[in-house]
Amino acid sequence: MSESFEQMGAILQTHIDTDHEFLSWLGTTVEHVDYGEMTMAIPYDEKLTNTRPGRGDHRPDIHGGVAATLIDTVGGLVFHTDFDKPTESGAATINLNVNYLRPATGDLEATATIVRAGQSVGVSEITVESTTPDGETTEVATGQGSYRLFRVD
Ligand SMILES: CC(C)(COP(=O)(O)OP(=O)(O)OC[C@H]1O[C@@H](n2cnc3c(N)ncnc32)[C@H](O)[C@@H]1OP(=O)(O)O)[C@@H](O)C(=O)NCCC(=O)NCCSC(=O)Cc1ccccc1
Repeated sequence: MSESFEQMGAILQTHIDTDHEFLSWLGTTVEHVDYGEMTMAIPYDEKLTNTRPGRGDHRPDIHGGVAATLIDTVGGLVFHTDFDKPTESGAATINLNVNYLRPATGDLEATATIVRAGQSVGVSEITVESTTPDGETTEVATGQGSYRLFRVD
């Protein structure tokens, strides 16, 4: 990871922690930034899970909206790696698609890659993995988003 992308990750993390009530409440972290790719994570928390009476001592799975939020967020923020002026430019979600592959019963980590970054519209693909406390990592969701890009050049 180059120094400027490392710095971008630190700036995004500060923005989340200090300015963004929802993402900071979810415990969202920026894990990795490089040109055209970004990884973000949300830790497992009971407050985010589906409670299903009669499931015995099964660890409850995380509500799908949390993975969708992570997909939406990292899928949009990844375009900052393509902006000439990343702090002044922005992205807004136009359309989002999520396929849930398996229940997520551990921490979520999503990696977005840019499929196409045009002048005003971008498309990204996102993969979400979940790691349980005993260290098992599985792919739990995939997504694709399209975003209106507000470039300041
Ligand atoms: C903007 C557009 C997609 C239409 O596009 P065009 O027909 O090309 O529109 P036009 O060029 O005429 O633009 C004018 C309008 O654009 C707006 N705007 C301007 N600058 C910015 C900016 N920097 N950021 C955002 N919006 C900006 C402003 O309202 C302005 O209206 P005004 O000039 O005040 O009258 C519209 O359908 C829309 O806003 N949809 C709702 C989208 C939505 O709410 N998605 C969910 C939220 S994203 C999320 O939660 C996840 C996430 C996290 C992190 C990162 C990424 C994602």
